Amino acid sequence: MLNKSIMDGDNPDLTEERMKGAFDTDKMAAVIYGSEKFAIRRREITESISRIPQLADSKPFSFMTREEKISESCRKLSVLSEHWNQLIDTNNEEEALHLYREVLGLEGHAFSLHETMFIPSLVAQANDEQQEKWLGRAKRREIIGCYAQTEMGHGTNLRALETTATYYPSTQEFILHTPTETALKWWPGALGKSSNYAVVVADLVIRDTHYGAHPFMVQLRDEKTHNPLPGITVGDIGPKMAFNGADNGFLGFNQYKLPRDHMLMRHSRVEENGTYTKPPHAKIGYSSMVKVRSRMAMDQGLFMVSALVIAVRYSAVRRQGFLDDKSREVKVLDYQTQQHRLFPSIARAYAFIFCGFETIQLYDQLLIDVKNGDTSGMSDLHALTSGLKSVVTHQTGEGIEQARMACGGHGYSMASYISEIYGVAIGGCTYEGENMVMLLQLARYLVKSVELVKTGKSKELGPMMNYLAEPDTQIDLTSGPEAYVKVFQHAARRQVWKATDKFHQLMESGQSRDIAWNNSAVELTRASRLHTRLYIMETFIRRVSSISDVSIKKVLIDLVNVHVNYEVLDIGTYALEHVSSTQLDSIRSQLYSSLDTLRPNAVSLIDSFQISDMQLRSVLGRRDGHVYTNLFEWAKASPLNQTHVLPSVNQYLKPMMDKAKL
Ligand SMILES: CCCCC/C=C\C/C=C\C/C=C\C/C=C\C/C=C\CCCCC(=O)SCCNC(=O)CCNC(=O)[C@H](O)C(C)(C)COP(=O)(O)OP(=O)(O)OC[C@H]1O[C@@H](n2cnc3c(N)ncnc32)[C@H](O)[C@@H]1OP(=O)(O)O
Ligand SMILES: Cc1cc2nc3c(=O)[nH]c(=O)nc-3n(C[C@H](O)[C@H](O)[C@H](O)COP(=O)(O)OP(=O)(O)OC[C@H]3O[C@@H](n4cnc5c(N)ncnc54)[C@H](O)[C@@H]3O)c2cc1C
Repeated sequence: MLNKSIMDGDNPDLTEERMKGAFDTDKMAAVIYGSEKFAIRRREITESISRIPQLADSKPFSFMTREEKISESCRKLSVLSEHWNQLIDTNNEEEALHLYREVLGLEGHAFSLHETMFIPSLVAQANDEQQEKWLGRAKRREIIGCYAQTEMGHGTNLRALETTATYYPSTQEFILHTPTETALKWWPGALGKSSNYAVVVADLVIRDTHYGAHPFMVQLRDEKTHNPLPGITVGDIGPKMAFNGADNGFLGFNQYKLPRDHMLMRHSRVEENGTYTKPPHAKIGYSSMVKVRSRMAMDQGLFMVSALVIAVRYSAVRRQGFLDDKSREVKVLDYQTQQHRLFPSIARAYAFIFCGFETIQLYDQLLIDVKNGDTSGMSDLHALTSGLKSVVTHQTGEGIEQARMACGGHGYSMASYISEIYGVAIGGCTYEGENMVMLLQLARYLVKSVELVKTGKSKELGPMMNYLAEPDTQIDLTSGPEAYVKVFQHAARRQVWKATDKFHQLMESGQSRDIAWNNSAVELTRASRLHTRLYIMETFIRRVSSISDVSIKKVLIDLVNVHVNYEVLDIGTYALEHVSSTQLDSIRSQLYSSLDTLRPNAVSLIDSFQISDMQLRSVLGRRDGHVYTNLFEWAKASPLNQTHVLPSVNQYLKPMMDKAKL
């Protein structure tokens, strides 16, 4: 069986789609998840979870209040604590993330930041003695931690953080203090009610000198009572657009004393007498952010996939309207507009995940290099992940919203669950650096690269920047996907140079560097987007080229074709400077035929992600495809339907109507 999702009793329309698939979905899962071993482990973990009934949702998330969501996730975490070792290799981050996604979903929980930022901060920033003291406890989950950096008044501009950590050699202590309301830490996930420790980022002050943002390990709550310690004000910031299973919080310090060895001292140090040793790279303290950014292409790709699993399966069972055959309505997936809405996003999701694998590996390597004293790779990875997180989160948001609309009215219902996926995913445009700001970080690197070329130092260009020094050449669009890469290279190069020239000219005209930068900023962000999209396209093609299995490679080439045609058309205004409008018309025709070619494999391509019904939490997107029965059952379970007459009818509507009758 090529599509391993085929089951007796499933909706025949979905079974028909799965029969059409031309490749083995288990083999595709191995490509998606980086190895056959991990793809198998994912399935095993999912299977093991299903054998522990206490790990099942006690009711649909959509019917839970915020308090119920928080309580439910804590309940499951306590059940999980009995089963960690039996379910996963606890040293394997990907296995742990899969387990969290399955059991806890995407709406957040008490450990949301513990694994993703608290432990990574200790790993990257704590010295050996500090790791000895805290890392084991954190890994065993004896303590719960979060990452408290953003303040009410400042998230982006870390140099303006107001929370101070002032060192006093006389007592060998820091005093943490929140001098104003705007200095309150505001937003950190799992801070409000769950965490008893935090890595707090504060401005280090020694003898009136401000050394800027540094990380500190801070105990927030009593380990026995969980009450906030004296000098600490902590709480939940209230409901959000989504992610309401998490207690994003606020935190204030009132002259809170912290022993000297609680500053994380792997890279910078404060000696007993107050002597400060600066880190080997000024931004080394920002590593936890780079770690999360390096994960985001993968995580956002998976968010988009979840929405696409729902929309593609639904589109294969939803019948509406007619094409040739007037005796039976067609599956809406057969409409070209539906394919155009969904298939380019499938391609992007695959591309994002392949990019994610690369950046996760780059971060892991960087961590090793930095431990060995080599910080030379930091700027490259910072630039790459700044651009990537921005493009990927934005396009994921677009893709999920299109998936919702592709499900018509039912997409708008919480039964689809797409609105929650959207709400959580779209947060990525803001967290880990607001997208515009991060595009501008990449732009700094691009401008510097052009300056290297201009001054005859092209040999010093960083990885992936060589194309900036190359001349424009003729593009032969019949030569395959590489020709489309060339179009992107031309467009990105032109835009990067144009934005840099504008910036330089404004400075030459007398504007200060910062004002000239601001007046070039829109052009600079466009340059960053094009550069990043070029990287995504190149990575996608490179990864597909490396595949040896013929049937897998064939369908992925079909997907690459959808991608390259769609992407070039999507940057039409830039591409037009390098290809003619007649060539664009021919790309358009190729896009439509590539959608046709992909159509029979659409369901298998999204089934290959092997996202379980439990993880998907969508009534509309369930594997069995019995959409209408499932939808009706779900609606009947709504709390509003547990009684025929609501108290509010008796209290308000009925008296109102009765009065009107008099
Ligand atoms: C994503 C997590 C997924 C987890 C998955 C877990 C489970 C899966 C299950 C389900 C999923 C469920 C839910 C997921 C949903 C919710 C999310 C959960 C967690 C979210 C976590 C969010 C946490 C946060 O947001 S933490 C706070 C983040 N804050 C920021 O990012 C602040 C942004 N600001 C900055 O980074 C900096 O201020 C700055 C903009 C970079 C500027 O810094 P500054 O010091 O002012 O420097 P300047 O601009 O002057 O540049 C000088 C120089 O330095 C270079 N530089 C800057 N940064 C770096 C760096 N990091 N490395 C190297 N070099 C750097 C810069 O380029 C300049 O160089 P040059 O002078 O031009 O050469
Ligand atoms: C779901 C979620 C989870 C979060 N989790 C955490 C967490 O665990 N820990 C934590 O510490 N923080 C967390 N945050 C906070 C988050 O990191 C910040 O909100 C984020 O970095 C953006 O900063 P800001 O809110 O200050 O935005 P602002 O910087 O105020 O952005 C407002 C606008 O100003 C623009 N802008 C700002 N500066 C510039 C500039 N220099 N150039 C051009 N435009 C600019 C932005 O582009 C944006 O349009 C979380 C946020 C969210 C939404």
